[in-house]
Amino acid sequence: MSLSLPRWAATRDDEQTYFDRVREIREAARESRALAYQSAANPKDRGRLKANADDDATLGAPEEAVAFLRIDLEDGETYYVGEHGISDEQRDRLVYSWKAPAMLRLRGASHSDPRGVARQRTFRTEPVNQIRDIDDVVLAELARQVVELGTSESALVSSDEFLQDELARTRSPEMQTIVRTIQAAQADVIAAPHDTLLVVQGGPGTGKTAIALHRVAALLFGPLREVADNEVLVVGPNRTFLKYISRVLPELGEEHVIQRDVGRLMSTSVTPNVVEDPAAARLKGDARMVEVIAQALTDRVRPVREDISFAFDDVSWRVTLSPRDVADILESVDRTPYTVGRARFRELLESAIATEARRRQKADGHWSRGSATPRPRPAEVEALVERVWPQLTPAAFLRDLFGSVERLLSAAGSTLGADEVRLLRRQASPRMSEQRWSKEDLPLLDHVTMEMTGETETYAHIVVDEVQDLSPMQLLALRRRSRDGSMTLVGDIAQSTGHWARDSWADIVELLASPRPRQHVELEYGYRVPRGVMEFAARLLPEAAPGVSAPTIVRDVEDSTHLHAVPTEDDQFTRVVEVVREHSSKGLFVGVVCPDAGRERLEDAFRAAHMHWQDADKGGLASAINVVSPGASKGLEFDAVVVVDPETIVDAGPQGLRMLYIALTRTTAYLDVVHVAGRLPRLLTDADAPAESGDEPETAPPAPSPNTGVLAGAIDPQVAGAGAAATVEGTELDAPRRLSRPRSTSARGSVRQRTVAMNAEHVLELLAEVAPPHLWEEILAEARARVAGEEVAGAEAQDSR
Ligand SMILES: Nc1ncnc2c1ncn2[C@@H]1O[C@H](COP(=O)(O)OP(=O)(O)OP(=O)(O)O)[C@@H](O)[C@H]1O
Repeated sequence: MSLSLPRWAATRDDEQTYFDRVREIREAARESRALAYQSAANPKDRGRLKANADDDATLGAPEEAVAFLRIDLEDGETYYVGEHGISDEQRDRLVYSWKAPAMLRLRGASHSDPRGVARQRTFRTEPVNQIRDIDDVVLAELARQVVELGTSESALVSSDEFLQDELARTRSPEMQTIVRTIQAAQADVIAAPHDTLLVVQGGPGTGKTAIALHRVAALLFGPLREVADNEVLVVGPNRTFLKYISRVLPELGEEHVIQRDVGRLMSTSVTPNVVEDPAAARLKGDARMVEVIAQALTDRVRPVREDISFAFDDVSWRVTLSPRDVADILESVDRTPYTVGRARFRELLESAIATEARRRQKADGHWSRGSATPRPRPAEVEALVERVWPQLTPAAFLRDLFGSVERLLSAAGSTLGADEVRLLRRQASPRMSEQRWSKEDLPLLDHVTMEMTGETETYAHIVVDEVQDLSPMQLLALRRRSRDGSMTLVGDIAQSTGHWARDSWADIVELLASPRPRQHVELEYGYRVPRGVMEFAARLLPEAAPGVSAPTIVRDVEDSTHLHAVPTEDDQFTRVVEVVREHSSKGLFVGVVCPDAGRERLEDAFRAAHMHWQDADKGGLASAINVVSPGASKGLEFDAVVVVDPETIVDAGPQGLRMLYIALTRTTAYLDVVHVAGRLPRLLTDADAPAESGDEPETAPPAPSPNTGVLAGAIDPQVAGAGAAATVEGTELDAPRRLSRPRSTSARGSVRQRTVAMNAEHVLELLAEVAPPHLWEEILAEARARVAGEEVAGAEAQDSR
């Protein structure tokens, strides 16, 4: 007999009776599955059934409440929604999984778009399966409030007590799931069609990361149920972030989804060990590198200039191939993928040698049908293959390319200018293990690997978080991993920093070149950052990201923002220690965002105060105190955030204001800004700034009020150009008085001319490093004489042979 559903007017007791009965059914199912293995006919079946019963996450844990939501439709239908679906023996659904597409669609209902939903009843429960509270939202009633009382949408969200309780909980080093309090607009994003290029834009704390991860679970439950978990890829900006989000998907039942940080998309033996110059870093992320690499690979295949002969073990004659013969073979082979082309070249070469050998046998009259063709010595064939089409690892190829001006210039062709070629040059280390690599080399290696092997792992769906910062080369690495262009991209243009900081989504979407329909969603409500903190941080937006507005905040925390103006730099660190100590003594999860310049002194101050902290830049978060650089704080959140020396954060790079905006918006409750008096960024100082707890209150012109417009597509191009305009400083030589200034190499002229010009520049650079300018002329004359002497000696040696 199937279980009857409580009526619309069900009381808490009625609901509890239903909860109890459903739990009994669930636990009976669990028991019968566990017992099934004991009665299995043979040990093999028993083992399999036991493993299944142990692994069976579809029932959830025994202590889990059976449901957290009830949805009543206007037509009288009722659905219970829980973390896991539950059915009775007749397979009648008693509770639906939150992941079911139909349930997500109903959760997307609102007073303005009811979708047939009359009421949503939320249950607050306590262990085990006991209903503590019920909260009813009747959509028609909400509509009435909005129309008749003029209640705003954000006031409706703010009045959701269950949500507010969730948002007020203290945070931990691991992100939590939000299944019970998913909001209507979020539900629609989670359930959006999988076969699209979905772009989710939203300000800090709007739930982008949470939604993206819940979407993965929902897709694997619904439209992608035929797809294995490990065919879905989640990409985040760095290791710490990955660790921070790592528990969410397993908790949602998806253990095997691949989660990678963007630097480790591919498995490589290369570990970045140098920091790239900003201009070189930007260049290495440029999509033009695709052409450069393609040309450089083509350049590695070299025709021969002389006849090549091959010996055989069992005959005395040799077979000779002319340069034309070798060129003909090369012409008939595709250069990419490189290693495939190499194998094909060898095959055709062997076949050409065999043809010649047979011709020779025939000419000598030694050939008859069925006689074996002599085989050339493998070492000789290999030597030619290696000479024409060298076998290379991607790392060796890239090292050789960056290590040779000639190779670089030839590969650059008209794609890169001479100054850009200079940026790419890097001394090749004789041993691969000593080669210097930067993180910008990784996408290049990834691309080279693809060009060489033609193979890469692909995924049915890719989710990319903080996508706004990725370089074109990183985006291309993602594109080739996408099986059919289905992707979910989440990010915030106002938080776009780094070498490829941008002001619109246009180039990201263009580079990903997805054939799937594109959908763009903007999230409006901010769930993390308290109102006072966001109002303070938003003062930066008019200059940090003109046209972008702050999210609409749905929570308040009293006395959330404090400015600490201290007299000297040293006092800054003393004050940070005090503030951090106070927060951590209350059990709060604290993040200290400190510019690199102050890092050492901050750590000294912590050490002197015998305080323990975790370096979040190195891949982990501690439950108490964490120190993090502004860049690495992206995506993270803490109960209390202490921002040290904001002015230095702003001054540290072209997107300093955005960096500071990111740093200020990491808190769920308290923000403390510690700075030397008079050194607070102009935009943050305001007549009605939050209380200063320093000795020297600041006076500064009032900042513009926070921008309250909606996100505009176009943003000041000057901001866009900030990253693009980065140039290398200090590479110009001081011109020696008696030598003309080195001519800058131009993109014109033959590769030889350009190689000479560029090497001349390097010689001059070297001279500038090792000798005073008045000696240069003499040194060069001496060098020239020595080269001439060696040439003469070499020629004499040749003659005497
Ligand atoms: N519906 C919700 N219920 C409960 N908590 C939520 C909800 N939506 C978002 N949150 C919480 O708000 C916080 C911010 O979410 P999240 O980190 O996903 O935001 P974000 O948009 O990725 O932020 P940022 O751009 O700063 O990285 C998280 O603690 C998240 O759990």
